[in-house]
Amino acid sequence: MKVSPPSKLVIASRESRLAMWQAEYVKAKLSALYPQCSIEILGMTTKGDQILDRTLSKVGGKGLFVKELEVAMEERRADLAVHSLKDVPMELPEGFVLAAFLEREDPRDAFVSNDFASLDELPDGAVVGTSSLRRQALIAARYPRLEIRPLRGNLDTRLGKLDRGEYAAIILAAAGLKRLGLPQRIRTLIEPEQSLPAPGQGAMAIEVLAGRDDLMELLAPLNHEATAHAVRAERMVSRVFGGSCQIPLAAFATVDAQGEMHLRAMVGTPDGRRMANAEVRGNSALPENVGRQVADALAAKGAEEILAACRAMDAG
Ligand SMILES: NCc1[nH]cc(CCC(=O)O)c1CC(=O)O
Repeated sequence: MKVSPPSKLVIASRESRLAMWQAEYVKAKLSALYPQCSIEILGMTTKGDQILDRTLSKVGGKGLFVKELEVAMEERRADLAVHSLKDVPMELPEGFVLAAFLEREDPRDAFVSNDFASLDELPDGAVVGTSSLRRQALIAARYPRLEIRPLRGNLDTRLGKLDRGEYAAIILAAAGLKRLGLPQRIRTLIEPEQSLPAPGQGAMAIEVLAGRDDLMELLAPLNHEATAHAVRAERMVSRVFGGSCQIPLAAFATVDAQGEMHLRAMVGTPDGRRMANAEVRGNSALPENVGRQVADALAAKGAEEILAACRAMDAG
């Protein structure tokens, strides 16, 4: 079956500069595929954008970045929503699906600073900004001499705080900086061996209402298969361990030309004192299986105990 594109499609997006860049990117791809179709972007503010004074994991987690966009789709004010996959909850609300995963940008974390070239060069007690529990745990484990402080807000807000001297350095996803034309802000790219990325980092996803088979078909050409397989495996690891952003968890998969997947994952305590790492190679066509295998390997290395320790810290 071949559906013909509608005369108009509306993309729901958050209004941050990165979100808008991503929505424009999808709009350009769709315009090239379907030149007769007029494509609009509906920008909106989400709770996640508004609440800047509290750590997200404490006020409701990732869903706060996507809810308003989903309501727009339910009310048929929008047809699709473009997200940074990293911000999409592991379990979507009933009635929504991810229709396509776009080819991943650089998945690495970036060290950003005006005065220092790398984490190694920071002096004792230097303040590093990040609100990601994963980055916090990884830095605390390797650099106990550094002080980590929370850093929220969109990319421009975070860079502004760095420039005003509130931090000696901050850690950001390389993908966002590259997309916004700010690659010169990256002082050092941190390799996965040092800072294993978050599930989905660097990838964009398109969400639609589950019944919209027409859109599934129209969006299929935007799906990048190797990315889709990698992120499905990564997200499975997170799902097994509760799917929230309240635990330091990393999962990063690559797929080689032969279709073999290499998935690495980590869970730890926020203070970085306890960590479990595991890696598995498997068939990229069965990403959820590879994800479960890594989760099993993490469990065998004491992941459950680590998670229990995290929960105890959270409660305290
Ligand atoms: N949590 C916020 C967020 N969601 C996606 C990105 C960057 C782009 C991406 O990973 O696709 C960022 C900023 C960051 O982590 O520095």
